[in-house]
Amino acid sequence: MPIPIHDDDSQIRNGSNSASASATEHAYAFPALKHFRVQNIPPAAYYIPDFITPEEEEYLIRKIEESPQPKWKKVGTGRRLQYWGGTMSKNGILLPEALPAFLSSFPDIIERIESFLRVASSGKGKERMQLDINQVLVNEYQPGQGISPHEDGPAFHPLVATLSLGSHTILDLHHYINPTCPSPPMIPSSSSSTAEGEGKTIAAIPMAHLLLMPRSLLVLSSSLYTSHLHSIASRERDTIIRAPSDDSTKEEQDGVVIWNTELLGDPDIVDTLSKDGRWIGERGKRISLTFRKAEKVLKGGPAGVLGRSLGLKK
Ligand SMILES: O=C(O)CCC(=O)C(=O)O
Ligand SMILES: [Fe+2]
Repeated sequence: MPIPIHDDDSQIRNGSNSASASATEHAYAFPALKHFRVQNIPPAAYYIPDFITPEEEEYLIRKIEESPQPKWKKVGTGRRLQYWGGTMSKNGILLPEALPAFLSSFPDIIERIESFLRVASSGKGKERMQLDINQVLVNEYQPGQGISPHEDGPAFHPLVATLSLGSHTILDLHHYINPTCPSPPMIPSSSSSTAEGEGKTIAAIPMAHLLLMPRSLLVLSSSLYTSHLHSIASRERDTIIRAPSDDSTKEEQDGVVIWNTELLGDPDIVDTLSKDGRWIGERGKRISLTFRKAEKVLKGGPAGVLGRSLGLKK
């Protein structure tokens, strides 16, 4: 699997030294997670370019697009969603379903993500990251579509991995501010989809922007998951600038500065940015897959659901 960032410690990890490594882990070698960490933002975001091959990308797009019509749910702005692995009950419990082969066995994306997190986070005295993915949320965005600032919420383990397919986008990260303190412009968080966000105030200017290229994996964890929000602006094209404008409120008109330039592994964008001071990318159709772990799972699967609807105890 191509992970182009060279591990300058020459400590490519493949799990083979570890007694707890699974058999499949031996198939992959990953540089240490620190090489993928987005610097200067709260802990923690990791950006991994080219996590899958173009062939795998094409195959995944085809399998997702081929899904039967009822699998798709439309949301307000026209964006479409699919849930794999089951849906969440109103009280935040996963009603589990089997994951499809195109996610669990060929290509083995789920095992690759689990293996990456375990292996890349391993090291002396470090606690290995573990995700135990049990749900995959698919979002399909046409150019011009986005998602408003939100938290994914406490029903999920605060470690999620998002794979981008088909087109780039820019993910904006936001923080809450204390409305009683004088501070920069703010927006009330009525757009937040979670109860936790309600009544809090979101800084109007995003804290950071991350360019997500097709085939990349973005991992969000810790406080970036638990106490920040994320969004995607509804735009047809993105302009990235090398340096911030003098007037930060004008940033959205001029273009945005991204925080993961060094991690992109894309010499064309880096060259264009340093030569012209800006890079403009037309958005195409983008599909994102968010791999996550619902903390509470209904025992007994669909039988459990049936049991509950019949008033039986789980
Ligand atoms: O498309 C993305 O990268 C993010 C999707 C997302 O934040 C969500 O569905 O909760
Ligand atoms: Fe989200």
